[in-house]
Amino acid sequence: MTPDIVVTEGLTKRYGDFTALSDCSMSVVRGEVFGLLGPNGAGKTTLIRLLLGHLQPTSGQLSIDGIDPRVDGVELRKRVAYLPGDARLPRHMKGGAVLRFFADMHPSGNLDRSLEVAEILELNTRTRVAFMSTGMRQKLALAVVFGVDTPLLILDEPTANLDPTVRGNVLNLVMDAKRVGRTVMFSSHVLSEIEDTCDRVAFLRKGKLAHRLAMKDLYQRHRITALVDQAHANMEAPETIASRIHTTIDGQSVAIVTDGDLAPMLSWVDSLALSQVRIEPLGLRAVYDAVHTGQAVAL
Ligand SMILES: Nc1ncnc2c1ncn2[C@@H]1O[C@H](COP(=O)(O)OP(=O)(O)OP(=O)(O)O)[C@@H](O)[C@H]1O
Repeated sequence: MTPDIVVTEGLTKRYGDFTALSDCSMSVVRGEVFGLLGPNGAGKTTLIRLLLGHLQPTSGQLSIDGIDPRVDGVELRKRVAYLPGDARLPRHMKGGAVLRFFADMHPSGNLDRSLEVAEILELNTRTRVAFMSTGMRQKLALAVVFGVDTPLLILDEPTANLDPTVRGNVLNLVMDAKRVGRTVMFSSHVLSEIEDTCDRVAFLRKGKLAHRLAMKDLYQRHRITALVDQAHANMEAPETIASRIHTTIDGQSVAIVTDGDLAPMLSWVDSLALSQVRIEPLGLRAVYDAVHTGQAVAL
């Protein structure tokens, strides 16, 4: 078994003159939770649909658990459970019947598990799909997907249309899947969800893989903001930490972005004549905004 469950190499999708995904090379490691971020139209769904064989790439290579989706779609279905962004479910059926239908259809389907997930998500499975709200239909689709025992779960905006409590329950299901060794790849516009669950994140921008990030590295980054008390204060950092510090001064305000262990940096910060010092984790938001606006990510 290879360590990577998803591998793409130069994956490209064009629609006429328009390139929806350009030269995308990435991998998802077995057992991790992998986040896909990017503004509307960045190419996230295009990438996901290419991985599932729903779209044919214009060029490039891809493999899912060693399978090329273009070659063996049947085998691929055994390995991947997929939640589309716009799940279409049979409107005339009741929730419970939908769960039974999909559990019977999939080789790794498990009705009991689907019903359990429906209960966790507080879904009334006696309601007919046609009479369900958008959020209820999303819960039903999630109960279908989490009821299937595949090594890989690909979820396109799994928490869209859900209230905060249920969103939390969905994220718990993602972490449960990880705990039993499954791999989860999901797209979301909610940065806190990605921060809370993902091991690694890829940022797409205008069809290009703009940035990759391991969350454990992000946790090592902090932003220190303060006011400089002395005019023309010497803000030069000692050589031992200078390469892991990025300082910007705007009038009296100073912003220091740090990378790595904070402890040795604090004694330097303490030696500066600063007031109103605030230290906070850099957070995904800062990285997202930098990538979104096409800036280099500090450090
Ligand atoms: N069949 C198609 N023909 C032409 N262009 C398309 C087609 N499907 C998607 N696109 C374009 O490809 C780009 C990427 O779309 P995609 O759905 O992958 O974005 P996304 O990152 O998932 O966006 P969102 O966050 O809004 O769901 C968009 O500009 C979209 O208009």
